[in-house]
Amino acid sequence: MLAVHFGAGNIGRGFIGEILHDAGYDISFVDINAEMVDLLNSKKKYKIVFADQGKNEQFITGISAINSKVEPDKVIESIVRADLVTTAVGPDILVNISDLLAKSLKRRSEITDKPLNIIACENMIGGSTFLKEKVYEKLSDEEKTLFNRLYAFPDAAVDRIVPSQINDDRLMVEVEPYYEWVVDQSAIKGELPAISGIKFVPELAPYIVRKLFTVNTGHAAIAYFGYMKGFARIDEAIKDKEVYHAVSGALKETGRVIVSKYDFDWDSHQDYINKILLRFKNPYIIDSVTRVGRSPLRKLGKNDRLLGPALSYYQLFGKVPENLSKIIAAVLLFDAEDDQEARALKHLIRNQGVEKALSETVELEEQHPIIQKSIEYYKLHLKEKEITIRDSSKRL
Ligand SMILES: NC(=O)c1ccc[n+]([C@@H]2O[C@H](COP(=O)([O-])OP(=O)(O)OC[C@H]3O[C@@H](n4cnc5c(N)ncnc54)[C@H](O)[C@@H]3O)[C@@H](O)[C@H]2O)c1
Ligand SMILES: O=P(O)(O)OC[C@@H](O)[C@@H](O)[C@H](O)[C@H](O)CO
Repeated sequence: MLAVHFGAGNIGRGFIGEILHDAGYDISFVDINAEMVDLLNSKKKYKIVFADQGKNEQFITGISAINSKVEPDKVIESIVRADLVTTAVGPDILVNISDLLAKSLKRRSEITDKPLNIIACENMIGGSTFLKEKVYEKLSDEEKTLFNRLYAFPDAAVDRIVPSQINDDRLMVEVEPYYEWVVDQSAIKGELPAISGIKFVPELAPYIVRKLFTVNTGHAAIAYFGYMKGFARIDEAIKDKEVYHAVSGALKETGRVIVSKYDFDWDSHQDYINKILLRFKNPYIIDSVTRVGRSPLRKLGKNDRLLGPALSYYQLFGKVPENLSKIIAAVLLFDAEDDQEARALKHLIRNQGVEKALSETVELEEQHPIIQKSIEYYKLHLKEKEITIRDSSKRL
């Protein structure tokens, strides 16, 4: 069996690769990183290390890689033969792979009638559906009908913390042992893939919303609050009382939304939160606040981990969520130099003023109570930051 996987990065190698390998698939990774592609092709295997006391290792074999910039025809040829296609490239990159995917699927339909599932494993609600929309923009009506018969884009939720890797062995990936990969079974075409690491469910929404609005909201809270307070690492930032308070407060707010909207009871959801807080504290995972806070404009999206639950909270309970607003305010102070979106956000705030910058980014009017509350906290954060800088310069 062959799986074609777009994105040989942290999650691609450190999670999807492991699960597909264990299910007996050969994996053809597609990436634009020439060094990664060459290394995968020359070594033909890579190592996963599980970040806990045992530091167990596993080798992933049966792999090859294609540079889609250099050899797009090879990607097409692989997708023609594939039994499964997956992606982990980042939500904003899905559009970039949609053209080659559309060409590959068109070519495949000329050769075989075998159905194919394409699963986007990205941190977003409706990732595969979004990829399908981008692919379908390239099709005639006739091709759309054909694709509807042959291909499916089941949505998915993926959960495993894989930090940025700084290893001498460039292929090795250190990952937390925990994982969860949930896929919408109702959308699968053909036989259900025999992959024991995937949990197939009749309805995905509760799972992706619970994951994004708990794991990723909590993570974002630590990253932005931690960055604001001068921490570099997630496990260190969460030890700070104020950061912990912001995270646990935010997860209470998102928890109220999740329990109200879906069939989870409060106690079992609290257990889920507690397990996640323990994962954030894992001392064997060295994860930076800048990786977790990366792409702040994406994270301020209306359906993403901060505004998504904040808007639902406001609609459901008629109140502004204080903790989520505090975190939204902290995002506005995230000015990591290497992050293109952080630079763009800073530029926007400088040119337009913070109210307008936030209201345009999140597509809500400036008078919206969530915007107003977040700006109030932004001003408070700014004051506290100034005090910290003044105090630390006194110490120097
Ligand atoms: N790292 C985690 O802890 C984690 C956990 C769950 C989900 N995710 C999600 O997985 C996705 C990937 O995250 P990551 O941490 O692995 O990022 P990453 O940057 O490590 O990996 C992304 C890979 O995609 C490649 N890429 C970029 N453009 C491409 C293109 N046009 N075609 C093919 N490949 C391309 C990059 O070269 C890189 O190797 C994101 O949506 C992220 O939210 C990450
Ligand atoms: O990948 P992002 O940028 O959407 O979010 C950063 C982290 O929160 C994320 O990668 C988590 O580590 C992951 O989602 C855990 O499952």
